[in-house]
Amino acid sequence: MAFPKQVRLVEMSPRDGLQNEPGEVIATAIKTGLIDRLADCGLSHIEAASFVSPKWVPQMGDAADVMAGITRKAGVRYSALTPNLKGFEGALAAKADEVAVFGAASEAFTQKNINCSIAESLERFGPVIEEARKHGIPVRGYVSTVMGCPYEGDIAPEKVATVAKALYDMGCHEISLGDTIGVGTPLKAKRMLEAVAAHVPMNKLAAHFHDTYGQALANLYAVLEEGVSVIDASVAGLGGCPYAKGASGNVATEDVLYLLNGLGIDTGVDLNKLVTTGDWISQQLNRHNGSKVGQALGGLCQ
Ligand SMILES: CC(C)(COP(=O)([O-])OP(=O)([O-])OC[C@H]1O[C@@H](n2cnc3c(N)ncnc32)[C@H](O)[C@@H]1OP(=O)([O-])[O-])[C@@H](O)C(=O)NCCC(=O)NCCSC(=O)C[C@@](C)(O)CC(=O)[O-]
Repeated sequence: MAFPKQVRLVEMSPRDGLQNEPGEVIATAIKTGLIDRLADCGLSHIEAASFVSPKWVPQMGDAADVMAGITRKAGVRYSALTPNLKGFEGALAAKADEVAVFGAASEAFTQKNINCSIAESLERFGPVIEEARKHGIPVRGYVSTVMGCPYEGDIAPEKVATVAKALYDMGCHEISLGDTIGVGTPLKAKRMLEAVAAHVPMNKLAAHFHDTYGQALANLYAVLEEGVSVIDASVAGLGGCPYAKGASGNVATEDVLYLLNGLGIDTGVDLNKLVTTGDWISQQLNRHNGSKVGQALGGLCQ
């Protein structure tokens, strides 16, 4: 299969990137500043906030203020995580353009992350998807631990396919496949994708790979070859997962963009502005810039 001509990058840094940041809760103004800068880079889909329990994820406790504080740019989709109806009500009031439910292919991870079984999680998502449909809000579905679980180890591709199919059949318009702890390798990524694509159309699938073992770009190349055309990434490689010990951030958006530019795949995103944004947020958080491309070009792109 040939590479796609265009890829939609879904920017994760304001949510997946910041949810696990240790120390003080990050100021709302830094979050909104990041989101506005990302929109200015040409990113058309930004996961801006998460309407989850602040007791579980304190960094996302200001989700409503973040959504109210951003300067919305025409053509940009600002999405938010919503684990249940309470979260959906918050996202609706905050005028999220899209919401996302998040499950996993591992029972143990589902328990740790959202305090229920896989079957219970799907029951919980039903009313969220139903309410979203009534309000004309598209719902994205995440499946975590698609190539390995911090508690259960290897995950069979069929388990991933079962949860992905359930979410798609329930009405999620897109299914994002999360290698939560970044343990995948290219052949494993292809096998997992093949299993899922037997039940969910390829153009409805997104790759959401973390870079813990430095395999994310190789894995992305593998799934691009299979026809995936939506990629989740996080500027400066920000992130981790609060319920997945040792998980590093999503693959850095700058690194993915450099790869896609080299393959002649169009994204509409400006690399120089993205590098500048990665530098900016790394400085704000007093954090090492996790993007290789950011490190190579940082300071040259002002
Ligand atoms: C799902 C729950 C809420 C269940 O948590 P629970 O304790 O089972 O829920 P509950 O219904 O019993 O409620 C407990 C308390 O939370 C409140 N509550 C309940 N719901 C909400 C809400 N939506 N917003 C705000 N507050 C809420 C509720 O009102 C109550 O408050 P209290 O009466 O104790 O004061 C909890 O487990 C939770 O919030 N988990 C979130 C975990 C999370 O955010 N994880 C990270 C995101 S997933 C991820 O990063 C992976 C991904 C997507 O990126 C893909 C990948 O990389 O693999």
